[in-house]
Amino acid sequence: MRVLLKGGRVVDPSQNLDGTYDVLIEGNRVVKVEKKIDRVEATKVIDVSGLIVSPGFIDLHTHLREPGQEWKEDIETGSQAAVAGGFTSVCCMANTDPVNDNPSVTKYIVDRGKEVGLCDVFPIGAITKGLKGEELAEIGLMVKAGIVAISDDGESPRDSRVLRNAMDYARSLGIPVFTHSEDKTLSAGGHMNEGPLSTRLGIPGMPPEAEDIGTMRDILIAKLTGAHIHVCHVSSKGALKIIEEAKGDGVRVTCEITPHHFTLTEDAVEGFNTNAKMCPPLRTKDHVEACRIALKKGVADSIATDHAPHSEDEKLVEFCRAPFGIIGLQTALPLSLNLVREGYLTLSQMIEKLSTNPSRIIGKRDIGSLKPGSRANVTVFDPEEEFVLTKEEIKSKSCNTPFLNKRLRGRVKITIYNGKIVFKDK
Ligand SMILES: NC(=O)N[C@@H](CC(=O)O)C(=O)O
Ligand SMILES: [Zn+2]
Ligand SMILES: [Zn+2]
Repeated sequence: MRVLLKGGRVVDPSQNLDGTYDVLIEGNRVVKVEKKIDRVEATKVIDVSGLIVSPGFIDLHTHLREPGQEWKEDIETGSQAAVAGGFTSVCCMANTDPVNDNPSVTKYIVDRGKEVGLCDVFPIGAITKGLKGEELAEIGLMVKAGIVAISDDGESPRDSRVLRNAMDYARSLGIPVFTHSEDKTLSAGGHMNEGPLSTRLGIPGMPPEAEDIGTMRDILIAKLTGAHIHVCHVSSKGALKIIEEAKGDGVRVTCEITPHHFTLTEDAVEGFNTNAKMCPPLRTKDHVEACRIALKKGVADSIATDHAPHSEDEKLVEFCRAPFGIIGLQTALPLSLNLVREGYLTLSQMIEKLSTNPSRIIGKRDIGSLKPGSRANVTVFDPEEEFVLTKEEIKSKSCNTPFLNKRLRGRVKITIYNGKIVFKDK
């Protein structure tokens, strides 16, 4: 089967491409990208004129909840949400039940991801057993079983020595350490950003400094060990400043920002909206602006969703009893396009953050690009089409998002994974 995508605007930062091109796919590989490829070369021609053609998006931060919390999400529904959002690869966090801290859980996730077959499911292994921060997980064996990084996401090892040992291992194994950088002793008991709003609402706060301190410590340990640290869901001005400085000093640090942190302020919490509760929390305008500028300047390498499904029942409780987290796979593209419309990013830079850079961060060379020979993972989208994010639209098992029933602009039309159409908008 030879599929020809005809007449789209191909934007591929990995080869500095932005213009009208045809893309020919054979089997699971891209064969060529040229100004004009004859229809006779293909067995199937798809007219994509007026649409953007991009390398498939790669989410560095997804919670798929399987094994163990399948009422929130499972690998199949999470994969469906991913491809509906234009993601052809997701890296899934280890805070499942049981925790992905040993090769048998890793193997289960890898096998189940392949069985579903809609997108790459790349597991992230835990740093410590049970995410307890005490004993190191079976990192070497998990690497053999297919993890692409280690992280105790949700938690952050309190013991710096433990983190140091993990970073030593990660460095020798050639994988990055994804940190949820937070001084949990400072943010303890908090449920939203700390400030005048948290005081008025009577909700205990989490100061941005908890994130700043965590980021500083984690980066210093990365510097000490020479490990590659990838700081997850950065939300504070201070943390971004620390990351920028560390990059200048040559520390191997990359980071991600979530669409919600560059879009929303803590005001979304008003009315005790538990669908605006996540960790780190939504912050004030100056922090949101700092996130946007960091993406623009390249201090922030990637946009990741931190897709964190929780059921309606779990979120339908008093604010302080609700779990942290919101879904994000199907809102990432329209929210990222807002940064393009507002002049923070070019389309090419946006795709760099959603595909090119993530592929480099996890060291996967055959994705994140439409160069001939790359895997045929392609996202085709209409940057202008508007839609309302109704429950029917949402492929995830959970609907915990502050964007529910909101109008969004920018829609995925076709997602191709390994040369096969895995999502097509009606
Ligand atoms: N982001 C969240 O608010 N929640 C995540 C954990 C995490 O990413 O820290 C979850 O697993 O629900
Ligand atoms: Zn986290
Ligand atoms: Zn997370």
